Amino acid sequence: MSQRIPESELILNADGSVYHLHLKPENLASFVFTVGDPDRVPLVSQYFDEIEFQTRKREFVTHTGRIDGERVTVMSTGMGTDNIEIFMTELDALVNIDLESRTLNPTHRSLQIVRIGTSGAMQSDIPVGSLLASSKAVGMDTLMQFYPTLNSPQVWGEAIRQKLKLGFTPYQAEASSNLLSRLGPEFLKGITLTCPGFYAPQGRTVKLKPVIDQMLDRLAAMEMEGERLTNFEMETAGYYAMGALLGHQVLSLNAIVANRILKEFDKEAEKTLDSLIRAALKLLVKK
Ligand SMILES: O=P(O)(O)O[C@H]1O[C@H](CO)[C@@H](O)[C@H]1O
Ligand SMILES: O=c1cc[nH]c(=O)[nH]1
Repeated sequence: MSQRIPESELILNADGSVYHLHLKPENLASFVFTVGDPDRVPLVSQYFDEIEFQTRKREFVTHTGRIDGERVTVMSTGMGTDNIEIFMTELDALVNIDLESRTLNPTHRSLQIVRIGTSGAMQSDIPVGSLLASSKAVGMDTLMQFYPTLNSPQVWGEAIRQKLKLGFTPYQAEASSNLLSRLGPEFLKGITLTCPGFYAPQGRTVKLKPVIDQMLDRLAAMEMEGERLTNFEMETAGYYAMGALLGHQVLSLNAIVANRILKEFDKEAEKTLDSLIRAALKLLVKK
């Protein structure tokens, strides 16, 4: 039997649920859709045939139900990779740790996790209203400084470090090839830059001037082996890295609501998001 995980390291609530997500193992389906905004959870679960379980703690709202007989969960995570670290760790604990004995289960269970999020394009030919799947992601945050080294290629991280003269090396992680291969033709594929903020970390100036000059244009011009960076958001690299380390299949889907080069915002962002939700639901195939 594996070592017992102490009460201070994996915290459970008085009812036995995991600390932040407030879920017990039976509340979670093997296929999980995620959204950033708690108010978007019902926009996904409106397409469920039934909702059997609902709960909320902090920004983590959960609805579990069924579509065409398939059990499915939708959860909100809030913004940023710090939340994704909590989310992925506790989700994994629900399926791979015996919460009674506090030991690892003898067999690993892999979840399928699909992010349905918003994003800003950094290329002029990716218009607002596009649906884009992140085939890989590069993390500009520090999360992976605290976890074991990823086995996947890290060429983009090193190239961005050199291009922007950063004092750290961004990390790179990949989407689940299985989930990616099941997408319909409505999706563009791209390389997503995950940033630890919305304004200066994505090259925006409101009042404060970002330290990195011309960040958007310098990133947009990068090209390696026929690939380029396509979009900014704030979670995908954290999902992919934690998914790789914990053994779960993850895919991040983006509704492009801003085009940073053209300086446009999608006037129909809600419609675009609904198209993304409906396209993402097609990934839930009958077993
Ligand atoms: O729409 P969501 O999924 O929240 O994603 C994007 O929107 C938020 C910023 O507005 C960040 O979380 C970013 O990643
Ligand atoms: O530009 C954008 C739009 C949505 N979300 C982001 O993080 N950036």
